[in-house]
Amino acid sequence: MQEKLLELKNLKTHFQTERGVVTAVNGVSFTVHSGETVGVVGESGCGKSVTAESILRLLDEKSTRYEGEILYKGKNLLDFSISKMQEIRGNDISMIFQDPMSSLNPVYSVGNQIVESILLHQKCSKKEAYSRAIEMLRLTGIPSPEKRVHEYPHELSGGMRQRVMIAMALSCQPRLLIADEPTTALDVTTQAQILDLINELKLSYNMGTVMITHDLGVVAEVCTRVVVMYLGQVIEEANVEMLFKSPCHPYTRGLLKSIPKLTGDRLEKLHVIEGKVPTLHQVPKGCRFAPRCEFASQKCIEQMPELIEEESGHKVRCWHFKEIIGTGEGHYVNTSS
Ligand SMILES: Nc1ncnc2c1ncn2[C@@H]1O[C@H](COP(=O)(O)OP(=O)(O)OP(=O)(O)O)[C@@H](O)[C@H]1O
Repeated sequence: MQEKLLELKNLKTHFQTERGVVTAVNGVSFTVHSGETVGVVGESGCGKSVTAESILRLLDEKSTRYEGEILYKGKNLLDFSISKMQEIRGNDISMIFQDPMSSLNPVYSVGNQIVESILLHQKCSKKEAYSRAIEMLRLTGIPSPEKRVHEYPHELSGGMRQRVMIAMALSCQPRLLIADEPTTALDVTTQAQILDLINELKLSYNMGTVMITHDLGVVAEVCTRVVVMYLGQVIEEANVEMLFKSPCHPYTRGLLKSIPKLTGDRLEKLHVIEGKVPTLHQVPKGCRFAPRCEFASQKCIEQMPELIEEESGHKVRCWHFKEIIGTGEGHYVNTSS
């Protein structure tokens, strides 16, 4: 049985803004075990990054208020002091971001930055940290790491920089990795290599991973479970096979239909979910997706549906999902091939 590493329980993240308080994450719950990759998906503005940043409490403490629980190995991170949180970051839980340039310091060599991160979290000599930095660069597939360790971020390609970020994030062997769109800025070949790398490292360290992405291709590639978010809420959660084969929520079905599909030698016209995610100042009263949903009824407009467990491990937040599944459009992508 794999260890339960992270458990979000009814997490809410509120921001104080000039126009009042907004709630970017609204009652999110999910669990990550060791050795598991949980994908968090949704369009831009659904609250994926705020969820990720809330886990590590990276948001400005003055204008942010959290509710609920963020349990890491059973302890609520929201009760931790700032210095205790600093110990957790990088040591137990690491994060990688979409743009490595924003996290790497341009004036230090990549080796120096990895060494600093190791020395910050582990008791070892500078020499040992340096050897470990080279070993991590080698592990992440950087050729001639003994030479590259002296280079500066601008001397490396985008893919190499992302590998350096991963090397840095994993240098202290965290139990949990949070990856926020780690491959979005990369070309498809490099993207595939980085995803393979994250998969391999997850297996060798038995690490739990939260993969934030808007790309369902990435989900199919690396995730075991998927949490679909819409306007700050979880609207569906399932294991990856279930989600791709029998999506229940109209939003998830829309996202899956918008994956390009090749039928014979013809590329099918892409499905588009009409409208866009509203701002946090215009949250609908009932189901948040209702204004964009082709199946919405008066009940959807007036009452918010709860997230219910439709079958073991498959949760959905929709008043009409049973009728919608009954339309026979259940099977989207064959994940078994
Ligand atoms: N500091 C903040 N103050 C107020 N609102 C914020 C703040 N940070 C994020 N938001 C709002 O929270 C909502 C969720 O943002 P978030 O960045 O989590 O979305 P996302 O799903 O990760 O999208 P993307 O893929 O574009 O990053 C958005 O409406 C955003 O404008």
